[in-house]
Amino acid sequence: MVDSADLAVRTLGPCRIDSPLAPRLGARETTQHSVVEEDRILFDDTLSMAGARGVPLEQLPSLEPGGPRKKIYFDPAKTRVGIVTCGGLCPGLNDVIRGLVLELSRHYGVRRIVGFRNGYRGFIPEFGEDVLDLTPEVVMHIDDEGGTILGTSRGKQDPEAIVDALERLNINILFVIGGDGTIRGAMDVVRVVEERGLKVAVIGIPKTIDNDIPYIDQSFGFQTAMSEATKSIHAASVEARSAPGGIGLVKLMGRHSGFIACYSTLAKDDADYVLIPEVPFALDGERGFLEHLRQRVQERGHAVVVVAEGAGQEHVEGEEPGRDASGNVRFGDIGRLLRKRIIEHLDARGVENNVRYFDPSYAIRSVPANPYDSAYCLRLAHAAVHAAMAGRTEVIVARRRRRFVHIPMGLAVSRRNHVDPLGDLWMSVLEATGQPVRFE
Ligand SMILES: Nc1ncnc2c1ncn2[C@@H]1O[C@H](COP(=O)(O)OP(=O)(O)OP(=O)(O)O)[C@@H](O)[C@H]1O
Ligand SMILES: O=P(O)(O)OC[C@H]1O[C@](O)(CO)[C@@H](O)[C@@H]1O
Ligand SMILES: [Mg+2]
Repeated sequence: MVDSADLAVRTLGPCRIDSPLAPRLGARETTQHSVVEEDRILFDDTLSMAGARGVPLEQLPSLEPGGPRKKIYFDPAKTRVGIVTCGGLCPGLNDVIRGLVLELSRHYGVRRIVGFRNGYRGFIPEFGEDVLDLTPEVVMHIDDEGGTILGTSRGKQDPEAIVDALERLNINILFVIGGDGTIRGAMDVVRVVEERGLKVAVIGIPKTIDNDIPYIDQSFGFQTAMSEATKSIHAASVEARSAPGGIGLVKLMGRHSGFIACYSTLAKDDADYVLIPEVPFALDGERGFLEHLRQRVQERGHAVVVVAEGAGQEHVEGEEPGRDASGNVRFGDIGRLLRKRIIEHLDARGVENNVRYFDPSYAIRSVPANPYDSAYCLRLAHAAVHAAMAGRTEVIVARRRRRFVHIPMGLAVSRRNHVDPLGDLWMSVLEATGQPVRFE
């Protein structure tokens, strides 16, 4: 259970400098729309969860609110900032970079901002990457494009060498935009920064199209990625309905978490099956997936199946999961296996079938952010700059239940966000598809 110690935010020191934003803050007070810096946001949001703690109100676990402070830690005139993007692509990376640069330069007056290229390897001299000077002019229109203007990479780098680069460039604030691996890498950087007695703030902006970072509302870019995925589901549905025994099969990203598969299915509401990593399924047998699909195709003439890439890995025989440069598992291809097994199963029973296989893969994450995600990215960037200028470190900025908050990095990587097989989302998917609770 998360407790107050897990939510404690680290700071580099007291804030003694008047923030250039202070005059704008006026007589702000906590409302439904904002939380003042002295206030706290309750972690538990039900009476039963809060009550089960058995402690007085002021001892309930609570989060530090994000947002501008009247006093800040860093003197903008003397502050130098670095930005890095790591891990897989996600819609909105450029929006976040742009938001950071514009907020830092226009509102705080920070003049020196550099981007490290190609993830953490951009800090390592052996790779020979230069740094990119980031000015408002450079970033102004980068949000029109998907990807990241800084480039990205996987693979662990030596935190000592990363901090050497921070020292060489006199960086006071490092923004890391990435997923769980990136945040773990950032925690290593914080450890070395501390060992050397440096005053460098390290702030994370969590990025994951898989939506697998816990304790936050949907991560930025997720909505765009899942909107893209709906296009393939729609195409699969059209194909399936246009052929006798038509079966549209769509494989979507989602290594350990099936959020993209679930939400894109709900958005189109014409899939008959969703298979996700969190819910194991039997393929064979009377109550297995293949037999259920056969019946559905015979009853309705067609079917649409959505599968997340990490689903049903126990069925992908003979393919040892590999590892990428960061140590993430590389799964066997459940989509191709399903296609083969569906055709074999229906052919063997004399059921006409026309399977159309869609694997939109990288196409859902390489697009520019939609307007909703762009606005969300900008607000996250603002929150990240406020946190950094106020000397917070080893935190990610995030929106949790509509409030912007600071979440310690340790908590953000303590577990993975999953679709709960007993939760409301999966229940909605079961209702939308009409598939059985289990294939067993
Ligand atoms: N356990 C770890 N400890 C330290 N650094 C790590 C660790 N795992 C990954 N990293 C660093 O973080 C970077 C990105 O990690 P990774 O490839 O796992 O992507 P990610 O940030 O988890 O994003 P996503 O999985 O959403 O694509 C790597 O280049 C590596 O330098
Ligand atoms: O091929 P890459 O770039 O390693 O990324 C693939 C993985 O990245 C993710 O998109 C997460 O960033 C996963 O859904 C997917 O398994
Ligand atoms: Mg990851």
